[in-house]
Formats: sequence, C-alpha cells, structure tokens
Amino acid sequence: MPSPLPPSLPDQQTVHPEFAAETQHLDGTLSSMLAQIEAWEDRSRNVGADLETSLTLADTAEEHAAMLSVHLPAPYFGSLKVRVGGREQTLYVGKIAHRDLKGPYSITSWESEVGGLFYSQETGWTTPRGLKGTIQRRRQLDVRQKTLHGLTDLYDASAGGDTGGREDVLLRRLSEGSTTGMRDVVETLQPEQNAAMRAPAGQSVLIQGAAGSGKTTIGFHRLAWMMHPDRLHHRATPETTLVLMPNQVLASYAARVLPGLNLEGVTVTTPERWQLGFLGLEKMDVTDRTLTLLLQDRDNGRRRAAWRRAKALGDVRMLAVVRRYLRLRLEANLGTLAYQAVVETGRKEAEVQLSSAQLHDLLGTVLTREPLEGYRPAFRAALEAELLAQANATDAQEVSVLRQLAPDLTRLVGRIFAGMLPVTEARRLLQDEATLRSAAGELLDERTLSVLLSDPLASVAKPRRSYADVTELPLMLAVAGLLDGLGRRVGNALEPYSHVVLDEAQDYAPLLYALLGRAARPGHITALGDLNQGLHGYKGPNSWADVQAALGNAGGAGAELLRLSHTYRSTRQITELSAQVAATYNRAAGVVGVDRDGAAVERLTGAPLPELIARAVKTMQAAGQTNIAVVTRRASDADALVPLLQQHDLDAQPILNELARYVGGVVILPVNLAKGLEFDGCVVAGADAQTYDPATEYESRLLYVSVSRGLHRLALVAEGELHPLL
Ligand SMILES: Nc1ncnc2c1ncn2[C@@H]1O[C@H](COP(=O)(O)OP(=O)(O)OP(=O)(O)O)[C@@H](O)[C@H]1O
Repeated sequence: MPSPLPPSLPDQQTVHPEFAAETQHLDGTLSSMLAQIEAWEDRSRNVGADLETSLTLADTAEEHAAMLSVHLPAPYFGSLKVRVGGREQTLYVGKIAHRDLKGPYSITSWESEVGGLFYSQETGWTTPRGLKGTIQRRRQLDVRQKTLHGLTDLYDASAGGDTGGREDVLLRRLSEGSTTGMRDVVETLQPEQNAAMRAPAGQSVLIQGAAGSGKTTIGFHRLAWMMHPDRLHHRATPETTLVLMPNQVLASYAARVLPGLNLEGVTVTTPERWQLGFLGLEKMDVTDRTLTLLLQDRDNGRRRAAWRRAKALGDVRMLAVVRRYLRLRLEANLGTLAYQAVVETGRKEAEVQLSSAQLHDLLGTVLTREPLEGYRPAFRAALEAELLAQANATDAQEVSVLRQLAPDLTRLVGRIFAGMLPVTEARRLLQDEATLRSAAGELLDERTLSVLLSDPLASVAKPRRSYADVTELPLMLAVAGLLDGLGRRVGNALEPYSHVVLDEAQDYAPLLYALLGRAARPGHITALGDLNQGLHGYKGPNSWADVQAALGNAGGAGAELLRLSHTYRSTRQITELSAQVAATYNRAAGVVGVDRDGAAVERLTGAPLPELIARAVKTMQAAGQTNIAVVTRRASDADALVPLLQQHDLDAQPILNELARYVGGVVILPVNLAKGLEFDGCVVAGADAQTYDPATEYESRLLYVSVSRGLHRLALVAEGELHPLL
C-alpha cells in the first residue's frame, strides 16, 4: 500500500505550470488507446483471405487488445522532450508501446533503444539514420487509475540540467510498503542499473552488487529488455529462457514479477532442480553434505578438507578431466570392433566397411572436435557420412541407405557408449584412484588429486534412498553434456537457451558456469551476485575472474564484469548497521545507500525470547507495517517458536522448507530461506553470540543476511546480551 508522499514535497497539482496540459495529453492518450483496443476487438475488421486466416488474425488482434488493456490505468510514466534534426518533439515512455496513427498520442516502450534515454544521463544520441539528437527534458509522470497525480522534472536543459528530481521520485517509491512478490522498477530504474541492464545484447555479463542494489530486479529487467524487437537477432523469447535462483521460496517470490514485465512463460527454478530435471533424476534426493559438515562439525581440519573437496569438484578443470576420462572409456569400449555391411543402392549392392583403425580415427576426430551436440550424435553422424561416401550413394539414395544401415549402426554406437550414465560415470571417475589419475594426467596437481580422492564427509550420514549431492551434480552434468549435449529439451532434440539468468551467482561452481555457457546461445548469460554475501563459498568461485575464465572456456567470449555501487532496499539506519556487520569480513564494502531516513533500530533484551519477539512485531504493526518477518538462525528454531508466539497472541506463519510459499503478513523463517526476500519489518530472533558465532565468518555472513532483510524497520532481539557486532 503506497504511503502518503513525504510532506516536504510540494503539492504538484497546483505547482507545476504544465499539469493541466499533461492531464489533457493523458486523456487524449487514453482515448487513442481505447480506439485501438476497440478496433482490435472488432472481429469484422480482422478479415483475411480465408476463414482460417481470419480466425488467426482475430485471435492475434484480441491478444494485442488484452495486452494493451492491462496498461490503460497507467499508460506511461515518463516523457522525453528531444530535439532531432531541428525538430522538437515529446516522447512518452511506458511499459508497452502504442502507436497512434492519427495523432500525437504514441507511447515508446521502455525497453526500446529510445526508451533507454529516459534513464541514462546522456544528453545526446545519434539516431539509426545518423541524425544528432539532444535531450531537452526528462519528466516523471505519476499516473495511476487513469489519473495524473503529479509530475516531476528530472532533467531540464533550459533550467540548468539535473534537477535532483530523480532522487525525490526514488525516495517516494522506496518508502512504499513491501509486497508479497518482487516488483518491477521500470519507472524508477537508476542510471547505473540501466547501464548494467542494457549491456550490449550478445555479451554475457556478471553484475556484482551489494545486498539491495537491485541485482535480482535488474536480472529480470534485462530479460524483458532482451525480448524487445530492437535486440534484432539477439532477441530472446520467454519460453526459451531460463532463470536460476537459489531456492524455491525465492523463485516463486521473484516469479511474481513476470507478468508485469511481459515475461510469462519463462522458467524460474533452482540450479539443483534444473540439473536433476535435465539429467532425468527428479526422483532422487538431493543432499548438501558439505554444508551439513560445515554446520555441524567443530573440527577445523575436517571442515577445511570438506571445503577443499567441494571446491575441487566444481573446479572448471574438471571439464577437461571428464573429457579425457570419457575418451579413455570410449576408446576402450571400441577396442577391436570393426564394421562391415552390404547395402543396396539402386539395383547394385555395395559393400561398406570400417576397420578398427578407421573407427578409432573417426572417434578420435569427433572427440577432438568437441562437438556441442555431444559425442554420441556427432559420432553417429560421422559414421553415416563415411559409409554413405563408401557406398557412393546419390542424394536420392541416402535415405534408403541410412535406413538399411540404421539397426547395425545403432548396435555399434550402443556398444561403444554402452551403459554410460551420468551418475555412474561421474562416480566411477572419482571412486577409483587409477581411473582418476589416468584421466587427470597433468591437468590436476598432486594436491588436488589427493583432495579429490579423500573422503572428508565420511562422518556425514547418507540418505537411505538413492541421492545426488549438490557438489557432484555439475560433474554428472558434464558427463551428460559431453556425451549428448546441453540445452533446452524440445521433444527429442536439444536447443540452446536464448538467454540464461543466474541469481546469487556467487554460489555457482565455475564448472557449472562452463556447462551453462554451453547450454545457452554464446554471449547469453547474465549472472548477478555478491561475492561478499556468499553463503556457499565451497560451491562458488574465488573471484569473478574465475567465472570469466569458465565462460571463456566454453568457447564463448567470456563475460564483462559490471558493478552496482548503490543500495536501495533499506533505510539509512538499517543500511548502516548491515554495513557494520559486513565490514568485519569484507574489506571492500564501500557501498553507498540511498539516504532514506527511518525509525531507529530497536534493541530488545532481558526477557524470554517469544515475549520480546511478540513485543517487537506489535510495535511494527502499530507503526503500520504489514509484512513482517521473524528471522531465526535455523528452521528448528522457527518451528519451536511458532506455538510459543501464539501464547503471546502472535500468529506467525512458518516457512520452514522450500515447499512453503510467502504470502505476506507475519512470517517466521530461517535465515537461509530469507535470503533474497524482503519485508517491511524484520525481527532478528536470537541476535546474539550464542546463535551467530562471532569466531566464524560464515556465521557473520548469515547475520548480515538477517539484518539486511527489512525495508523500513529492524528489531534485534536476544534474551541475554546482543551480538558484539550489533
Ligand atoms: N531503481 C529502483 N527503484 C525502486 N526500487 C528499487 C530500485 N532498485 C532496487 N529497488 C528495490 O530495492 C530492493 C532490493 O532489490 P533486489 O532484491 O533486486 O536487490 P538484490 O541486490 O538482489 O538484493 P539481495 O542481494 O539482498 O538479494 C527491492 O525492494 C527493489 O524493488
């Protein structure tokens, strides 16, 4: 629910001299849009040459009409006064384009090249026809329910340039209450976010930004931008794009932004689910035994060993190791096999054959070529081409010859690739020392080899059912990808994703990056993350340079690293406290917060925890906050607190696992599930040294996530003394 404008802002309706003219323009635009919608809805106008064409035309027109109708309440949010080729004109910028054929009421969409000028700090540009344009004025228009509520000039060349209005508009937007889903920020995108979002299409980007800098938001906006026709051959489509987010709670929270950005149809899921789905292992349990050990084992030696092994498994060099391993396996399977057949071409019979040496040559050529479609289909294609050549088959005879060869070829390929399943191959590679050593050769140093051969997780229980651990999934994916290719399944075929967005990109193994690079069109990865917020460093890269190298390794053009330096989520009071926590482990934390004033951070101690939490929540509710989270260290803490809070007349909805959905109101959840979510108010339950061990960097990172979830209010609650960092 939007809160009232800060009192310091003038009542713009009476102040701005162009308010009446803008109101009139809005009315004109609405009439023009309505006329267009009616025309589209009128079936009698959408007549094609035959019935089928007419129906298709009418359906498409209805779709257009429906899409435009959605934007009637707020057709645009800004305008640009520009001068091009000596002519001055005003362009209105909105979430959807509208063409007014008869008058001046057209709207430019924000994703278009020209629409981008609304956000940037440029004062001029060159049109596609080579004309020089200059920006005279940028104006924000607050349109809601078909009514103009205010206007703010952001830039006015005739009044000396920047007016400071952009910050006013942003502050008003940021002081609004939170919602139960991620929101789009199309209207208030800031220049540095705009620049990151519009990094050239076809260029993979890594976007580093602090908590609340709008990374997740920008990821989805870049995706929407990628869908615009101005992106030409780089244009993406919703059905062919993939967004990976760290957990399912956040994935469904974020997915609520899709309709507003016209992105319905995009797949939003977690990396684990996507990998399991691709590998056809949906039924398997997924474990993260490294994390279990890191959280439970107090022995630093074992923790270090577990960390190192997980890192080694996700090292991009493992791609080369798997490659060599598969080569050895395939060559051994081929052994002394040879091939011989007689085929009919026209009325003649032709004998075709491949000696063992020839087969080895053919296989070797395929493996060296590194085909993106995978060894298996590429080898089969190479066999077919060779045999067709031997049979001297004409183009017309090809189909018939291939049909005759098919059963034999299937058998031959089957024998060479016999039983090579991703799970078994990945495990076979790791479990046998001689196998690993022969595959690794000089690719891995002795230390990495012994780390891989060790078993620091022996003490961590394994599930009874068959399972895959998150640290071995990329290795399994590598086997699958090298053998049969990677990408989006379309029937029996694989197509590259038109664009892939990775959120919380600091938690993806470099090996996984290299594989995702192969699953997407070249240059079509957008990764957003914060190395300082990494909770899963054992899975992630050491630096963005590692990721750039991994994406380059995939044969792609690497990736450009961009930075977001501002944070938007929280009030000054919350941002300052979060920065204080982050500074203990992150020396480069020079983050600039938007200076939004809010309530002081509340500190409650000296009574039983449930009582203090209930008190904190009620204070927030009394101050008008609706969406409030009680964040605990563990899921079990949250679970135990639910009935105790009820005794204090507080009904907090628990979110204890990834199956739960955030629907607003008062919730209680562990910090790992709160990551990426945000609330009007946040109560950190157990904000003390017993809960977040000050001696462990990992715990400080968790504490940082907890204290940085609130937009407007933060309460720190502990029975005894508060954590020293707070
Ligand atoms: N330009 C903007 N205008 C208005 N609100 C913005 C803008 N940029 C970001 N925000 C708001 O700031 C908050 C943080 O954004 P977002 O969740 O995308 O950040 P993040 O960098 O992914 O954070 P985290 O690292 O904590 O996951 C959101 O409420 C978002 O709507």
